[in-house]
Amino acid sequence: MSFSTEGPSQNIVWHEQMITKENKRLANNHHSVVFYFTGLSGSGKSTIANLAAKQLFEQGAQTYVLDGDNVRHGLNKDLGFTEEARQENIRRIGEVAKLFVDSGQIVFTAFISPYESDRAMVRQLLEADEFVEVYVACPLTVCEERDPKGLYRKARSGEIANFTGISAPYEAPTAPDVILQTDVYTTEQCVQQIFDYMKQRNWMK
Ligand SMILES: Nc1ncnc2c1ncn2[C@@H]1O[C@H](COP(=O)(O)OS(=O)(=O)O)[C@@H](OP(=O)(O)O)[C@H]1O
Ligand SMILES: Nc1ncnc2c1ncn2[C@@H]1O[C@H](COP(=O)(O)OP(=O)(O)O)[C@@H](O)[C@H]1O
Repeated sequence: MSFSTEGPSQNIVWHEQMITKENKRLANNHHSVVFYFTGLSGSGKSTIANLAAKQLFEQGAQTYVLDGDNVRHGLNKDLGFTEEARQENIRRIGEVAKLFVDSGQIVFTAFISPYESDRAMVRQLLEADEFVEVYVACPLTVCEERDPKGLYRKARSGEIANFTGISAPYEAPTAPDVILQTDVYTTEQCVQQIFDYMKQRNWMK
């Protein structure tokens, strides 16, 4: 997937910004980091990400939610759901998330991100203390029962191809930093687990 007939950009020089990431973290009075949610459609990524971001925002933190459905309405509206398109989707998201971290924000990403290699690529883009992989774990049967957007029904009837969990793979994380079992714990309990993790890392008072 290439958008240039001349190959990669050349003659470009990195400019250091006058206001550094550290300056912004000090001004915000908190660390900046990506909570990288991954999980099946309907597992609860958006619900938990939005609630966690809202509660942090109410405490004065700078937060942003990058959500699969929303980003695919704009920046990534040219991408579908083949393995290659998902890879490009995640590559762009990783770069955008990195910019948000640079801007001092606590970012919650809510993408299915089904491939381990793509998640590893995003981890590589960031510093070790800027990427937290959050596995939003929920059995396919429960996600399918929830079916909040009616997509599983469409996938089962063949109306949607390459649907994760039905006709496309989901590679569960092998060593996530946090596991949220949304079929066992409530949304509030899952959000609390994120906050407990932040406290443990000294990122939250
Ligand atoms: N074929 C197929 N497979 C999976 N999901 C599909 C598909 N077609 C549309 N949708 C809707 O798109 C949302 C997933 O987009 P993502 O950008 O998160 O996907 S990925 O990370 O590139 O795999 C996903 O959102 P969530 O339900 O919030 O996960 C769906 O609403
Ligand atoms: N513990 C939980 N955490 C998150 N969502 C839950 C939980 N229990 C039930 N749900 C419900 O599951 C659905 C998850 O949908 P959504 O957040 O859009 O998932 P995703 O973003 O992973 O596709 C919502 O209808 C939500 O109310």
